[in-house]
Amino acid sequence: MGNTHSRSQFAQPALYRILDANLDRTREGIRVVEEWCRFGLNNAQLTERCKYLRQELAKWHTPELRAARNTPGDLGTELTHPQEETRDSIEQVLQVNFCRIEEALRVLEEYGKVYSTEMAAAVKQMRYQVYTLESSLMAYQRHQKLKQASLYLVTSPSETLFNTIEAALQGGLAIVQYRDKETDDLTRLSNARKLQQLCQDYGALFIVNDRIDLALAVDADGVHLGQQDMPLESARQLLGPQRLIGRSTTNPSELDRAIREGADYVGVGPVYETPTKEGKVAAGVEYVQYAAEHCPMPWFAIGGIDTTNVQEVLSAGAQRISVVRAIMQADQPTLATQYFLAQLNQKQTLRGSRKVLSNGHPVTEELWS
Ligand SMILES: Cc1ncc(COP(=O)(O)OP(=O)(O)O)c(N)n1
Ligand SMILES: Cc1ncsc1CCOP(=O)(O)O
Ligand SMILES: [Mg+2]
Repeated sequence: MGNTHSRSQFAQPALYRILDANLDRTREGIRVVEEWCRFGLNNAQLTERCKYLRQELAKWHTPELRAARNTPGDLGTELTHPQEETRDSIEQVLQVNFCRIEEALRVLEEYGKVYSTEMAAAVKQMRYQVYTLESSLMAYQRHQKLKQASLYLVTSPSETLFNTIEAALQGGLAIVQYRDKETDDLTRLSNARKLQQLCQDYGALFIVNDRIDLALAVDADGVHLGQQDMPLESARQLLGPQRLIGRSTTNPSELDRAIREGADYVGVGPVYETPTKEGKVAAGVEYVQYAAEHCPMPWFAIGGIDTTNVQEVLSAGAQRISVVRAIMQADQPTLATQYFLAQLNQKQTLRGSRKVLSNGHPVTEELWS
């Protein structure tokens, strides 16, 4: 390397071994992430970004460094931690590997300063590129899950909160929103943490109602904001681009604004009057029809929806619904969830053959994707 410095005979082999081991570690970690981007997400852009990073790194992995390898004499190959032997989910595999890549890049940067300042500078840039890749990947995963979700449960305070949510998750629920206007912040924080973990275990999205601080504190997937809550622009600044922001809308002009402001999804309703939002005027199925014709991103019909009227909401054009009481107060939340999902899936299957709207325009959400 160009600007190598004089080193003691003792230090040089160790330095080369550290660099060799961490170049390997980084490339292996990137490969793990790359395989998911390629085979799991089928995403050419993310796959290319991983491949580019691996190739950039390979340029620094010179024969000189490889020659220093001494695997039989490396104590580290024997050391494993029980936590390394199991992973709960793909998300965890990705998280662990991003950590590994970022750590190894930091080691390369620090020891690289002794070996080659160009190398240290290059791996520093790569570390920032990996942070960006991690954010993009997380954002992509969240948007994919959102697009695939058709049933969204908004919680209400309940003695059996966790059992009810877990039962609904077992029924196939894909999004949970923690909504609690009654308790203190300590309880909210503790509930939100438990729900976040539960959702992660089941691969579901976890959203916090109203509170950006709480969403950030528990590493939620996003936040849901009403018309009286934080403006979207400020929320985006606080949450960053990788988390989801949902907005409530009750009429076409609120919907148009939410689209312009870049909400990731919207609530459409209340479709019917509901005791869950006492005194709120119903927007009616006409507004559901309007959303079906005009909303380019995922939207959830909400408000007073239950097993008796869900068909009417679907007939008005909804492909996704959100409920509180119909699951929170169900005797069997798993069955209630499965019932709604079956109705929604049946609708999706029927819709498969109809690629244009009644006005002749293509289905808007397909244009969005
Ligand atoms: C999915 C979804 N849609 C609408 C709402 C209502 O939000 P908001 O208008 O802020 O009212 P509160 O829920 O805060 O009382 C929602 N929470 N979720
Ligand atoms: C939070 C919210 N926003 C619009 S309607 C509603 C409550 C829906 O509750 P339910 O499903 O019990 O009618
Ligand atoms: Mg609100």
